[in-house]
Amino acid sequence: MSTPAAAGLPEAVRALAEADFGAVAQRFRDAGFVVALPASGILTVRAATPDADRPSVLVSVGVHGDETGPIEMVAYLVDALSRSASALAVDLMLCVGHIDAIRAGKRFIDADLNRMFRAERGSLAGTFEAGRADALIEATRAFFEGSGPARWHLDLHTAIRPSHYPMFAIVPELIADAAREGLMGWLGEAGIEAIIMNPESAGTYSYFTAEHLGAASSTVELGRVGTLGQNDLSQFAAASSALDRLLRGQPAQQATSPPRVFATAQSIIKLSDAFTMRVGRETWNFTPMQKGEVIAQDGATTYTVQHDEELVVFPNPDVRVGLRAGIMVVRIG
Ligand SMILES: O=C(O)CCC(=O)N[C@@H](CCC(=O)O)C(=O)O
Ligand SMILES: [Zn+2]
Repeated sequence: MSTPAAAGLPEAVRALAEADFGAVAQRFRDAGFVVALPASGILTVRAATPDADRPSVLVSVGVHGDETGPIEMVAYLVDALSRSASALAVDLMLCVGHIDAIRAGKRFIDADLNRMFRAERGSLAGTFEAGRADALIEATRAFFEGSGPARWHLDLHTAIRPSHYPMFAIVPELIADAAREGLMGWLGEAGIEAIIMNPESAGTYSYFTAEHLGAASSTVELGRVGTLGQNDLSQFAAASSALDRLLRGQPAQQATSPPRVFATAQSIIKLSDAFTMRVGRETWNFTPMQKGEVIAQDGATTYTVQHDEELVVFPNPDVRVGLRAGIMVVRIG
């Protein structure tokens, strides 16, 4: 049923935002694909004849309900692809992460879904989002297990605050070299300006698929949060054509300028309710800080800049205790 928020939206956007896959699913079915809806918000489209050489690609959007730009971008892309369905050259899983939060226009209802993709959930265990995370994990395992070795997961987000690099990505370090090279090439082609190498799980969806399901995964930040139906789609031109190219199995394009690469210097974890951050909530992502500057204080723990310069990303003192309140990065490439 259509929600008030969906009123007046173009049909393709309304359908994806409400995870109404009916028309798209039918077009792929008509073209001979095996189509399934393993859980609410999830569509899988597989070749009728299993083929270990065929890549498997998971595209997720709306894991945070107010990050609407990628929903619009993917809505148009998948709608168009389904109209020439036989061009699909991969096994595809399309996932609308948090339908309730999208409907509410909020990042989450109770707690951050993108911290629940791990066995140990602590205080997040009893939250509204925990059951949704379980459903996503089960469907994602089923999709990748038994598929060939070429596995991709692009988890499309947008950032809360402005960024010196509006298009950036977080890539788990543990992805095997060859797959990581392909992924980073794709990110460049998609117009990503900066890549952060992440050495540890914060419970995110993309780290989960990389660590447990062998996918070349990335959280991709495409601009900033916005209202569904009002995003400037021109900013997604490169990302959209790179994704379209990937799904159609067309040759990779060279990035016009390769992304800068950053290592994670330290993760800032909120240890208690005494946590305070010295950087303001509106601090832009990738704002530089100098050696010795205090980043945050938490009781007896003081987080300070360790390298000559570290850049702050995702500073957010409002997260729950136990969760990441920011990342400090250093440029390595
Ligand atoms: O802008 C922000 O503070 C958050 C934007 C966002 O949702 N980012 C992801 C990054 C996930 C990762 O580290 O791979 C998140 O915080 O969940
Ligand atoms: Zn997000």
